[in-house]
Amino acid sequence: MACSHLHNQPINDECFVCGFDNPAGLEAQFVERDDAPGRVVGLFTPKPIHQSYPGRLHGGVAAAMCDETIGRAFITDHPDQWGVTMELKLRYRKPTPIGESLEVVGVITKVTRRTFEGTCELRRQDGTVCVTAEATYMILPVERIVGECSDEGSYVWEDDGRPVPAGE
Ligand SMILES: CCCCCCCCCCCCCC(=O)SCCNC(=O)CCNC(=O)[C@H](O)C(C)(C)COP(=O)(O)OP(=O)(O)OC[C@H]1O[C@@H](n2cnc3c(N)ncnc32)[C@H](O)[C@@H]1OP(=O)(O)O
Repeated sequence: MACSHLHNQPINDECFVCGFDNPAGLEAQFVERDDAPGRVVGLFTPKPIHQSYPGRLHGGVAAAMCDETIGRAFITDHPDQWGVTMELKLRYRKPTPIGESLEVVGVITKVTRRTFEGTCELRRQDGTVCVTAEATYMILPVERIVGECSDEGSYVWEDDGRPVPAGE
């Protein structure tokens, strides 16, 4: 039987989707396999604070999860280049419940010199596809992505890829 390895991806502690220091966040985890570049699986369980109508995941929150999952599918094969979202299109096919463990499977469909595109499916445990999405990203150096929006000064990089303000 062929062996493969699972890898957890880097996180930003305060990120709404992946951070564990964001009290309102999704605390999603992302797993890639070394035999499946360009593909990532995001796992999360929406909390009551993430709902819109009672018991139903807010569509904007689902969009954030889909956006990040596709963006992370790219870094499986390009660890030093990240993307910023240029365009995100979603179809809300079925209601997405709160309190159930859900998965989002993202794949990269096209890479050019400056951009990449991908798709994802947000699925329930029984396989129901609740949301599908497609998105386009601009490839940018990590330093530019962090530097453009930070007034905290320069960042340094932890071994696991997390940006932390220089001097901490
Ligand atoms: C450690 C932490 C863990 C993290 C792990 C990794 C996670 C990864 C997952 C993360 C996932 C979450 C990710 C997030 O949440 S990223 C957050 C959401 N996205 C953004 O903040 C991106 C904001 N936009 C920009 O920064 C710039 O627009 C970019 C960089 C994209 C281009 O700026 P740049 O300075 O390079 O180019 P330009 O401004 O001279 O324009 C050039 C041409 O392009 C056209 N144009 C520009 N924009 C768009 C557009 N949007 N759609 C269509 N066209 C567009 C423009 O009209 C012009 O065309 P023309 O007039 O020449 O014909």
